[in-house]
Amino acid sequence: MKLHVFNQISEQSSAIAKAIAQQLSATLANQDSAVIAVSGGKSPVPVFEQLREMELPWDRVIVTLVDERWVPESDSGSNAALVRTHLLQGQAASATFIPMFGSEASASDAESRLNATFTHLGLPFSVVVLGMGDDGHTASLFPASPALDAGLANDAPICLAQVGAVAPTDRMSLTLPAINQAGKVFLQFAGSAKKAVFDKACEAPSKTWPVSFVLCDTAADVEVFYAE
Ligand SMILES: O=C1O[C@H](COP(=O)(O)O)[C@@H](O)[C@H](O)[C@H]1O
Repeated sequence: MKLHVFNQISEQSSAIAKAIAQQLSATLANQDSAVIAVSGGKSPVPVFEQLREMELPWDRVIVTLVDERWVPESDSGSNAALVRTHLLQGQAASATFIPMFGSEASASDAESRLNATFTHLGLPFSVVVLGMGDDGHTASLFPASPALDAGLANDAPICLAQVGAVAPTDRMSLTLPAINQAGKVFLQFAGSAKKAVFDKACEAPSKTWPVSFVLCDTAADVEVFYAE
């Protein structure tokens, strides 16, 4: 795991956007297409706004999500809406987007469709971009989730519903093995509260801080971008 430290969020965002573009470019030099899975929340917005202007063959890039709240895109909590608004613009408008939310009544009902779609795309994804909550969650792998063990299991499917993990909605999440086998895993966060969680999570894998299972996996290619 490599840690990059920045004084400003603008410097952090610009460094991650460049690192993502480099990884996509390297993948596309050897493959017809590259898959990037991105997170929601507030942190990725400045990264998306820089990344979308990078010179890449975006028509060969497939964008999907690391996780999603089980809400339609008209809901302010939709990660798909965030990606459409802030990433799939400018140069990146020609990328293909695979959202997680669909017509199913629940996240659990969508598992088979999404796992079939992701299996068809094929692992490993080229890039996975993670955030981290103050509670140590990453993707939608929350400490209190009843399906946390299933999401961390070595034989987990590519994605799993996380039901009852946090109010007010169920979630869909990539699982740990799908995340950790990516060509590159980028984790971004800012501020001293999250840094304290990160420091704890680096000590040993613990379900108290699910992000620890990414940070402590020595086989995963993880780069952390932290803004003070
Ligand atoms: O709920 C979520 O939060 C995390 C962290 O978001 P941030 O804005 O504090 O970075 C995010 O990584 C995840 O995708 C999202 O669903």
